[in-house]
Parts: sequence; structure tokens; C-alpha cells
Amino acid sequence: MTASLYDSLLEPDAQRTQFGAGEIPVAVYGLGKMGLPLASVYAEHTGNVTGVDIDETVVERINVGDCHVQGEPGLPALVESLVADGSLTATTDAATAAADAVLHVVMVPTLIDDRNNPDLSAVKAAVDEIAAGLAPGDTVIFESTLPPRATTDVLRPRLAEESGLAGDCFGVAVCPERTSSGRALADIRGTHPKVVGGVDDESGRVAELVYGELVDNDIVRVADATTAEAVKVFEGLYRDVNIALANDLARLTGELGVDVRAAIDAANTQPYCDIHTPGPGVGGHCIPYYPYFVLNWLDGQPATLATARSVNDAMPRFVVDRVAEGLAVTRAASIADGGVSMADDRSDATPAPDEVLDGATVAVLGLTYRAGVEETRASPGIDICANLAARGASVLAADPLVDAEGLTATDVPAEELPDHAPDAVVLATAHEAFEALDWTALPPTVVVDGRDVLDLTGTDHRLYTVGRGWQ
Ligand SMILES: NC(=O)C1=CN([C@@H]2O[C@H](COP(=O)(O)OP(=O)(O)OC[C@H]3O[C@@H](n4cnc5c(N)ncnc54)[C@H](O)[C@@H]3O)[C@@H](O)[C@H]2O)C=CC1
Ligand SMILES: CC(=O)N[C@@H]1[C@@H](OP(=O)(O)OP(=O)(O)OC[C@H]2O[C@@H](n3ccc(=O)[nH]c3=O)[C@H](O)[C@@H]2O)O[C@H](C(=O)O)[C@@H](O)[C@@H]1O
Repeated sequence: MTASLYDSLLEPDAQRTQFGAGEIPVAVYGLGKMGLPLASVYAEHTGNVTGVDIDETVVERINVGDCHVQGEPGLPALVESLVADGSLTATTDAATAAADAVLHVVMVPTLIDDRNNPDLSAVKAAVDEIAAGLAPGDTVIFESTLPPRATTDVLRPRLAEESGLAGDCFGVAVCPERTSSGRALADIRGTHPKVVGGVDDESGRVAELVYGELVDNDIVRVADATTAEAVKVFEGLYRDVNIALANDLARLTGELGVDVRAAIDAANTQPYCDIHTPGPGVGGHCIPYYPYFVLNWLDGQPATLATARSVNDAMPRFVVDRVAEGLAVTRAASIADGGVSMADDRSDATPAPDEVLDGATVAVLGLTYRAGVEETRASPGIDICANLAARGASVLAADPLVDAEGLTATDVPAEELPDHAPDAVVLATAHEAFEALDWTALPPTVVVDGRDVLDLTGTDHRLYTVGRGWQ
């Protein structure tokens, strides 16, 4: 008889011993940027984890001890050792994994569709696989970020209906992942307290016991599963709204004639103030998606969320407008042949910005949504490329992690940029690889720095920094 945790008759310490001894077989569904580190942490504690993924290449690489997730310190060595000692195996056979497992951990993508509606198709597919193998005493844990009420209204009923089991003979809990790519193992192990919430008391108890073994930080047991879903989404909503405030303030740089980034830093010396950092937009499949887990899911329509989304989504165009502004002044200066400082950039000699973009060659540095992470969903750099091309520019793109295939841009290695003598350059993502770029090898160029990482003192480039203005 396989041991189980939900409704276990054993004392908690005996349950912890069972869990640590691998007597509670674990299946982790989704072995991506977050799922593979999570499965690895479960495996290092239990020695008995089966990872399930629909991507055969992912599964094959893991089963030879290879880590397909880039940029996670410690993960390659951990995966190699866990696979070598049999603690972690991967499979595409979800049915067998679900039948064998007692603890089912879901870490598959939760995205939005092309109409910004929450897309739970991957979670539902995982739920269907789990349901086919669900047994009384099992527990299902959702680590994926979910729209509030998704577990109680959609996923738990689906588990019961598809498995034919009564809803009170298996556990369901929401234990959202609060990690960031690049720090996943540290975060999963306990950089932050772990929030857990069950659909019933017993589910919450099981989740608290399990993560008490995995996490080196506090366990925050909240009232129920919906509260746990809301906690995770609220964290993301706070971030999107806060970044929108920073971006809105950055737009005031010219009119105020001040360095808004410096003003934000000074304002943040006040403990209650934590204004985030202006940038070229908000990317990834988390922060820009979570507002729609409320707006296009619940009847309530918080105005702040929609406003923040429109502010952040407008930043790529704001960046391209600065390119146009800079090129217009350059063009006017060449017409006047007497040179025009940016202070005169409202002179009527300046051609209309959109005309000045037509036929200009503009290079975009950075296609991923943030430095060091191989993810392009909702990426500002990609939106900047599209906006430039739509306004007539010829676009070059450089990124050390991804290429411009399928984009309105031509791939160019960053180090070859001087050979192309672009009229303008946009830094959209501050990849470390761009630090090696020799800006003195470029002829006088309009440069828009979305990430405040460039110091072009001593060059003849016209530099605009989002949040600091024309330098
Ligand atoms: N990436 C991040 O920084 C964080 C992501 N999250 C959440 O974690 C979840 C997963 O995100 P990532 O790991 O970044 O996604 P990812 O795209 O890196 O990986 C998803 C993996 O799931 C697999 N998959 C898709 N459908 C599946 C199914 N039905 N059964 C089994 N495997 C399936 C894919 O093949 C892929 O390997 C999302 O809900 C996200 O909101 C939470 C915190 C941080
Ligand atoms: C509340 C919070 O900090 N959430 C984190 C976030 O991580 P994520 O990888 O999405 O990166 P991020 O640092 O939020 O950046 C998202 C986007 O916003 C931009 N960004 C970020 C912070 C800022 O002050 N200004 C800004 O413009 C970034 O450049 C990027 O394009 O989302 C993750 C998630 O929920 O998946 C979450 O686990 C992480 O802890």
C-alpha cells in the first residue's frame, strides 16, 4: 500500500520521514525555467521524483543529466547528480507518472491568448493527465501562477469529474512559485517565505508539511487556495503598476529639465517610497500577463491595472519617438550645416519625426525581455523593432541569447555594428555581452538607452537615456 499524506493516520513526524525517504512518489508537470529547478529541489529532498514534460527534447536531455535551462547557477550540476543517482527521471508518459505519484506538482505555463484572455490550456491538460491517475490520498499542488478562483471554480471540479473521485478524498493546494530566473534554486529553497493555501484544511496542512521540508524560510499558510492565488497575482500587479508610475514620471524628464532617475532614487530614501525603475517597456510572460488574470477573468475591472498596462505598453513607441527626435535634430543640423544643439530641437527646421525614420538604419540591442534570460514573450526590444519597421526604418537586431528570425529585423552580431554605421542605436536589454561594444568605432549616432547603462562621454553620439533625458 503506497503511503499518502492527505488524511494520513500517521503522526506528522512520521509523515515527514515518509516524505524524506521517498515513500511519497512525486510527479512534477512542466520542466521549464521554473519546473526543472523545482523538480530538482523536490528530488534532492525525496530522491523519488518523476518529471513530466510534453517536449521530448527536454525529457531526453534531462535523462542524460543535461540541463536545458540556461543561466541558473548550480542547476546543471544538480540535475546531473540527481539523474545519476536516480532521484530524478523525466518522461513524456504523463499517464504512468500520474498513476505512480502520490504528490502531483503542476508547473506548466499559464499564459494569455491573442485577445489577452487567460490561457489555462496547459494547466487543464496537466489536470486531465493527473486525474487519470489520481487516487484517494493523493495531493495536487499548483505552483503555476493562476487567476484567482481558477482552482476552486475550474481545476478542482475538473480533477473530481475526470477522476470520478469525490472532491474530499484527495488534496488540492496552491503554493505559487515566487522565483526569478537567474536565482531559481535559491528562491525555491527559500529566499522568500513560501505561501501555501488549501481547498480544505487537510490540503493546507499537507502543503505546509511538504514545503516545511523543502524551504529554508517561513511557510505562510493563508486561509485558502484562492487567497494563495491572489497573493501571487497581487505581487505581479503591484510591480506592473509601480513600473508604470516610474515610466510615467520618466516622460516628464524633458519638461522638468531634471534627471528623473536621480529624483526617484532620492524619493526612495523615504521608507514608504519604492518607485521602481523606468525602462523601455515591461516584458516576460508574468508581469505583463497577470493584470489580465483579473481584467479578463473577474467581473471587477480595477482601473489602475488597465491604466498601467496602457502606460507600459506605450513605452516602446516612446523610445522610437526619441530616436525620431534625435534623427530630426541631426538632419536639421546637417541642413543648417551650422550644428544644432538638442536644446533647439523644437526649431521648425526639424523635419517631422516620422519622415526622418523612413529609410533610416536603426540597430536594436536586446530582444529578450530582460538581461540573461532566454525569453522573448512581450519583449520591449521586439516591440521596438516592429514600431521602427512600421515607421519605415531598416532595423538591425543583436541579442546574445536569441535571433531575429521571424521579426521585422535583420540579425547582426553586436561587435559588427560599426560595419553597418547605423543612423541610430537603441539599447533595449542590458545584456552583459553589450558591455564589450566599442562605441568609439561608430560614427556620430543617435543612441537611446532604455536601461541607463551607457556612458558615452567623450564621444560625438547624441544620447537619450529613458528617465534622464538628452545627455
Ligand atoms: N519564469 C519565471 O520567472 C516564473 C514563472 N512562474 C510561473 O511558472 C509557470 C511556468 O513558467 P516557466 O517555467 O517560466 O515556463 P517555461 O515556458 O519555461 O516552461 C514550461 C514547460 O512546461 C512544458 N509543458 C507545457 N505544457 C505541458 C503539459 N501539459 N504537461 C507537461 N509539461 C508541459 C513545456 O514543454 C515547457 O518545458 C507559469 O505559470 C509562470 O507564471 C512563476 C514564477 C517565476
Ligand atoms: C513581483 C516580482 O518581482 N515578480 C518577479 C517577476 O520576475 P520577471 O522574471 O518577470 O522579471 P521582472 O524583474 O519582474 O521584469 C519584468 C519586466 O519588467 C521590466 N522592469 C522590471 C522592474 C523595473 O523596475 N522596471 C522594469 O522596467 C523588466 O525589464 C522586464 O521586462 O515575475 C516572476 C513571476 O511571477 O513569474 C516573479 O516570480 C518574480 O519574483
